[in-house]
Amino acid sequence: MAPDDQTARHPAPDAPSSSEGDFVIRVRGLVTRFGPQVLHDGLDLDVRRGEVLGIVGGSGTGKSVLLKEILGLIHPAAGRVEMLGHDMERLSDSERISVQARTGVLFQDGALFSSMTVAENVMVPLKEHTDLPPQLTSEIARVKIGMAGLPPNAGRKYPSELSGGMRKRAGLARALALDPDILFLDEPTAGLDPIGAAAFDQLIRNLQRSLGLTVCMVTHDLDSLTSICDRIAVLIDKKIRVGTLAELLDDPHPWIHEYFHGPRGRAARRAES
Ligand SMILES: Nc1ncnc2c1ncn2[C@@H]1O[C@H](COP(=O)(O)OP(=O)(O)OP(=O)(O)O)[C@@H](O)[C@H]1O
Repeated sequence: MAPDDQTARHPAPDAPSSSEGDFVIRVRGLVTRFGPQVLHDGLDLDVRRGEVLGIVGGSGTGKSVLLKEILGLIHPAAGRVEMLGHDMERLSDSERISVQARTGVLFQDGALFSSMTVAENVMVPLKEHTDLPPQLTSEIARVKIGMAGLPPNAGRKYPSELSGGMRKRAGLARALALDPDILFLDEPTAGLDPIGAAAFDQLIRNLQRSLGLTVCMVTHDLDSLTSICDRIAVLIDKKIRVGTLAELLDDPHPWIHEYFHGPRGRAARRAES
C-alpha cells in the first residue's frame, strides 16, 4: 500500500527537518520530569534504520516514558526528539499524527479493544488514518493477522477468547496494519512461557528482516536481548549507554556488569551459544 493512501486523512508534514540518513530516531538532551522526580537528564539516543534495538534498565527508570516521548505522546521538559527526520515538537497536531502513522506500537498487554473482534481491532488504525473501502480494510486485516502468525479464524474471535500469546500476536497484527517504518514494542514477551517467548522473538526478527522494519523494544527478557537485538540501550543514571552485547559485557558500570554477568545473563548467553 502506498504511504500516500495511508495518510489521506492527515496531511503529510513538509520535507523532513533534517536528513533522516541512517538514523530513524535521534534524541538529544532529553529531560523528563514528573514533579520533583527527574527521569531523564540530558539523555541522547540514536536508532539506526533497520536495526533491532533493545532498551533495558531498572524498574521505574523511564523506559516506557521514553517510548511515549519518542512517539510524541508525552512532551519532555527539555531536549529534542526527531523521528523519521521530523522534530516531533515542531509539528502541528495533524502532522504529528501523520508521522505517528508511520509507526506501529505493541503495548505490554496488547491493548486491544475488548468489545471488538481481532479483525475489527486490526482495522481501527486503517479506518483512522486512511479512506480505504471497507472490503480492502478487511482484506488487509486478514493479511496482517496471518503475518502475526495467527490462524485465519482468529480474526472472528474476541480478545477474551484468546490466550495471552495470541493476544500479543493480535496486538502485533494491529501494529503492522499501516505498514510501519518503525515498530515499538513494550515488553513483548512478558507473561509468555519460554517457548512462546522464543517463537515471538523469532516472529519479530523474521518480520523485521522481511519488511525492513526498525524495531525498538523495551524488554527485561535477556533471551530476547541475546537472540534478536543488534544493539542494546541501557537506561542508567538518567542517561543511555548503547552498544552491542559484546561491548556491554565489557562495560564496568556496576549495574550493567551485574545485569549481563549475573546468573540470568550468563544462562541466556549459554543458551544462545
Ligand atoms: N504520566 C505520568 N505522570 C506522572 N508520573 C509518571 C507518568 N508516567 C510515568 N510516570 C512515572 O515515571 C516513572 C517511570 O515510569 P516507566 O513506566 O517509564 O518506567 P519503566 O522504566 O518502563 O518501568 P518498568 O520496567 O517497571 O515497566 C514511574 O515512577 C512512573 O510512576
